[in-house]
Amino acid sequence: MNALDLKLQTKKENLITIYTTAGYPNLLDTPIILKQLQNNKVDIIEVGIPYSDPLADGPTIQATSEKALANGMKLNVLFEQLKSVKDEIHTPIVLMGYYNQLLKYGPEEFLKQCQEAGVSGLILPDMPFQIYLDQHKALFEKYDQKVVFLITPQTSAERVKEINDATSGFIYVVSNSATTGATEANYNEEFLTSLKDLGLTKPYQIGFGISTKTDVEKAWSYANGAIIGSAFLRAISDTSNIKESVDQFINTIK
Ligand SMILES: O=P(O)(O)OC[C@@H](O)[C@@H](O)c1c[nH]c2ccccc12
Repeated sequence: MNALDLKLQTKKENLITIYTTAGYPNLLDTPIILKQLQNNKVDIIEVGIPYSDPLADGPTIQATSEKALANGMKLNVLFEQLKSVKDEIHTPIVLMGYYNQLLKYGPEEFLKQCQEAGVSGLILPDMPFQIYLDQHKALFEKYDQKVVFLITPQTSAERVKEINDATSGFIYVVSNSATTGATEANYNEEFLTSLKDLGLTKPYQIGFGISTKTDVEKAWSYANGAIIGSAFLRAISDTSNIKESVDQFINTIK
């Protein structure tokens, strides 16, 4: 069974998802980070594929992306690294990338590699929703890849409903900020409160700007889980002991 499916079926609240940029801080760190996040009982790991033009990303993620690219991270390297730890990692892994990365690699080959590397699903924030339905959905299913779409305070109620129906993983609720990486959570309370009335039937997690335990608990009060990216990356950016830094960060938010 798909690891993400299994997780979402067995744990319905207080989920923690950690985002990490592949190949950061050093090319070979990602497998170590995955194992350490798993040791710390993180529920879901979002692995970002570094990209030269990360539109939705704030300064922290952009800087990690640039460093990772300079380190030599690319899709084939990432797939090999993931394959090398596939038997040890049971924590669901969701790849986050941009639509063009899937297109350039070739959608079918990309999805096939994801499955072979033990990946459970994909977040491609700029993949057009209708194009997914018309052109890619069948291939996602063929290779057992769940799809995660984002909703923001600007998403219309009608589109939210369509996204809820099309989502096979969880729904990514953007807390408010325009890009990732804010140092303070800036929750749009009205929007987050309204989530309960939107009739969502799929699990949903809140991300963007979450960096403390208080933020996490607040996200949990509105949704099934919290997603943390930039704060985690800042915590592992300048360390001589990556495992210890992962442990320390998770301790601060749990
Ligand atoms: O960094 P933050 O503010 O903690 O937010 C998570 C976010 O970085 C991560 O989920 C992510 C990285 N790149 C993205 C692009 C779009 C949406 C989400 C993301």
